[in-house]
Amino acid sequence: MTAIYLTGFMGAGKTTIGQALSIALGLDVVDTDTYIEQKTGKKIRDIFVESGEKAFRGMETDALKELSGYEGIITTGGGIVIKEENRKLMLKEGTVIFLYCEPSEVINRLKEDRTRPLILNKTESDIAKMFQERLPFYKENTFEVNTTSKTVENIVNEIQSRL
Ligand SMILES: Nc1ncnc2c1ncn2[C@@H]1O[C@H](COP(=O)(O)OP(=O)(O)O)[C@@H](O)[C@H]1O
Ligand SMILES: O=C(O)C1=C[C@@H](OP(=O)(O)O)[C@@H](O)[C@H](O)C1
Ligand SMILES: [Mg+2]
Repeated sequence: MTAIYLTGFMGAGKTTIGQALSIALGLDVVDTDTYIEQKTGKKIRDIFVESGEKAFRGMETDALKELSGYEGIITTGGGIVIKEENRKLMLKEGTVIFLYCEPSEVINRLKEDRTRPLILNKTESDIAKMFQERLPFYKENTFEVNTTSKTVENIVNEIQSRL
């Protein structure tokens, strides 16, 4: 088999859906953020503070390359699609499922979150702008699933029926 990649904006549910899909399909799952945290021994937020976003983006590409040939589900960080190299690698290696979620719901889901450096101290309009800027990159996918106002169970069922 080839890998199943889950992409989408922060809060779209990639990590959560990946875990549930892994159980439903009986497949292994790996999250690129967790992979990077385990490899570096550092939290994502500390990597951003100590080394900056550019260094983190390099780590993401390294993670994708190291996971090449992975037989299971790979849940990605929301910014992985920024680099064309990453988008091409994912489409070449497997099935890329874009989890779409309305920015208003993303903002609501993440209003208490302090682990995502790129939305800390950002206004709702800043977050909506980042979402719109990234949308064309997310659109380079195998198929798209709208997660807005849907339960995890419904989303997993929809993915299963479309695979
Ligand atoms: N379908 C959903 N409905 C409601 N809340 C959700 C749903 N999917 C995820 N969440 C919640 O949204 C937050 C972000 O989910 P997460 O899986 O970490 O997203 P991502 O990995 O895309 O950033 C978590 O608190 C999670 O419990
Ligand atoms: O969108 C982004 O640039 C990021 C998303 C995060 O992952 P989630 O999409 O799982 O929140 C994490 O990789 C990092 O904070 C940067
Ligand atoms: Mg995640």
